[in-house]
Amino acid sequence: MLRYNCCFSICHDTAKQPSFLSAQHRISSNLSSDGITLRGCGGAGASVSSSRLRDLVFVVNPQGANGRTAKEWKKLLPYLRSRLGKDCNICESLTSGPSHAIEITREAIRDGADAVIAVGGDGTLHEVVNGFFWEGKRVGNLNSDTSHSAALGLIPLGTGSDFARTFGWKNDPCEAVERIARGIRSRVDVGVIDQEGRDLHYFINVADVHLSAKAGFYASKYKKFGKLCYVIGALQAFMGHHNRDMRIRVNGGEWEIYTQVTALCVGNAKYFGGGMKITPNAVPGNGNLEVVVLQDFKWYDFILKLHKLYSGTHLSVNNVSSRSVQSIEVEEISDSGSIYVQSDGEHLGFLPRKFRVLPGAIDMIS
Ligand SMILES: Nc1ncnc2c1ncn2[C@@H]1O[C@H](COP(=O)(O)OP(=O)(O)OP(=O)(O)O)[C@@H](O)[C@H]1O
Repeated sequence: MLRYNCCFSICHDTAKQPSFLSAQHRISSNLSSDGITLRGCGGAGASVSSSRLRDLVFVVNPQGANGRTAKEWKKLLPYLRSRLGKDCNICESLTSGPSHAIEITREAIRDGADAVIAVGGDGTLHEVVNGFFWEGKRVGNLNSDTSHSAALGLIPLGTGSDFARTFGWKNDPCEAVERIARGIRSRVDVGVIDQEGRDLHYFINVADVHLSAKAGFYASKYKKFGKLCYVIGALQAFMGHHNRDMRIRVNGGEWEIYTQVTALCVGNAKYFGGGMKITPNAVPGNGNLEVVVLQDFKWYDFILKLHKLYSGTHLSVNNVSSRSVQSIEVEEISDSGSIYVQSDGEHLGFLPRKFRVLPGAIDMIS
């Protein structure tokens, strides 16, 4: 039973009719000719061989950016319809609350969507990415062979929209529609969080441990203040903060002690916290994660070095180290139980044992 409202144009291929054709209303009414054509959406030079219109599912978080996402989406729809409707079936699905985007995405991929496009911020993107997986495996199209794989897309309309910054994408929805129209796919890596006894958890941007994660946790409570939420979150996080001794193990090697860790950040992409270039060497498609560890930072260090964190030049600062890894295991030595952890801004509530990379796990419309 689908738990989302989907607006979808009629699919030409009745044998593969997606179940979200039980749509309540429709954005695009274009019908496929069933002819073989070479096109990306919009026909702008993509080399996709297809006998049908592409099925695009837009997963929209109406509460993103304190409600701005819903307003921007409403304004964008006529343009989106005119730009993409000729070549694509367009399905709109609004999320009803946290984690709903995961379910929508899984359902859409199983039903044969060619692309699932997150419309909102990094939290929405994070949920859509998690929807690409189920029980440790990529979700597949139930009606098709394994060669058909859904792509991930993004219309960045969040408060921070940090993932988009790595690609130089702005919070400009029209620019994003053009990207989708071009339909060019590139493989991106995905980070995996492994914890015994729990489901695998995926991240596409940055996962981080301790002070930065605590700041992110508090920032999420002040999104109504826009980007100022990160400043408020950071100030609140400093209260009662203590650096902690940790043990880490990279790529299954020897355990190493890292004393007085302030924050440990595992980047698949470069930015978090509303534009802080925390893992400046991370490249989402290079098969590695960048781990940056800040040790023994005091509150005044952040004030003095903040500009370096934003510009990504902090790696030369004392007590900051960076390494490129395929996997990293982390343990707190004293086990204070007070460590915050977030994954693309989602608060995890436990310190996972292991972070690792899944190289080229998803095709991204870029
Ligand atoms: N209908 C909804 N009502 C309330 N919360 C929602 C709803 N749909 C999704 N969410 C939650 O809202 C969270 C934040 O959304 P999103 O990331 O899109 O916006 P943002 O926080 O403003 O942007 P950013 O993460 O880039 O700073 C998501 O993690 C998701 O769990």
